[in-house]
Amino acid sequence: LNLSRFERYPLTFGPTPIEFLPRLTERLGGDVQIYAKREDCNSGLAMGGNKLRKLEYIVPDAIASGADTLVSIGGVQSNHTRLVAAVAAKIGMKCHVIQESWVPHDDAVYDRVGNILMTRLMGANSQLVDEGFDVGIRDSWLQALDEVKAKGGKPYAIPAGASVHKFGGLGYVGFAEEVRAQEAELGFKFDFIVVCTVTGSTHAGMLVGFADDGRARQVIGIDASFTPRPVKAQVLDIAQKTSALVDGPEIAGDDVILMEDYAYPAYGVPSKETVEAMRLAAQTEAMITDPVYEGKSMQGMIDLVKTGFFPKGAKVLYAHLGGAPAINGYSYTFRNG
Ligand SMILES: Cc1ncc(COP(=O)(O)O)c(CNC2(C(=O)O)CC2)c1O
Repeated sequence: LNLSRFERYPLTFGPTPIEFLPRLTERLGGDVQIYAKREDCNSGLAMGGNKLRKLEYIVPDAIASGADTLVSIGGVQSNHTRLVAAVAAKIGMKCHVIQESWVPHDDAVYDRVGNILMTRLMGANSQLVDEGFDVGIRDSWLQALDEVKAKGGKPYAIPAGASVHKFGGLGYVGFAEEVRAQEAELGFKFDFIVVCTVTGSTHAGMLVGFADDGRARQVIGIDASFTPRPVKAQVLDIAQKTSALVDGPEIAGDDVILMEDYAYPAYGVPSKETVEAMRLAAQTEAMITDPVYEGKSMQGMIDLVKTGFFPKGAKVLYAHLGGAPAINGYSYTFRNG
């Protein structure tokens, strides 16, 4: 895949570690070997996460455009807007982020802790807008672009999750190439990769990257949006466009494997099973997941082991994409541990 034709601005420490999870593996019966790739530990920028791997391919374009302000959007506890604010601080740009009321969740401190606290601490203009969840292009974001211009600034537009951006899928093509290199050292290949899917370019990039050695359908997306239909279409669209950029293989609709049964009761609202999955990962491996994203992909992976989706002896790579800061907005959920 011709990824090297695209400039990458280093925002991460380099290849993220892959670790075997022996106690979680054992607790799930020991037949399926569970490993994790720690994208949540990928950088010193504001506690890291998957968006930085995407932004490494977007920052060169932002700099080349002569912009002075990064403009993006997310929910109140968005990890993405925290990392856009981090990148702006790191490269010396201003930042204006819209934080919409995507999550029907009330907690006394929800709009003051975790991600939004760090976003504010890093000097971003974080604007709360009372609009509901949708992975599509939002008016509030378009208005923010105009507002920056009206004040004489030069905005650079980064859509939600940096997903529908022309270079939004490249980072996770690189992830697949990195995994292949690590598999060569490990002496085996993973049978499945489990990833949380919301705006879709993490899954889409992996899809293109793993399609290169025939493993497109081994990428198992766990929907956390609770709007799987538009998300599945968005993953396919991003994957097809990204594959064209890197002279990759054809990507068909059937290549998008998206499990739709774990996002309930709503985007950003954990179910009893989500909370149980978070506790299991925390208590067997001290691996912290969150109620919005990784808690649901962990819940999905656990269920897929229990229901026999993964054959005996399978090696499963869990992509931990970050998200822990948001747990501070769910303190009431965990008041009893
Ligand atoms: C920790 C974590 N894990 C998985 C995902 C899903 O990634 P995609 O959006 O690329 O599908 C996010 C995204 N978060 C969004 C955000 O605003 O934080 C883009 C939705 C994430 O933050």
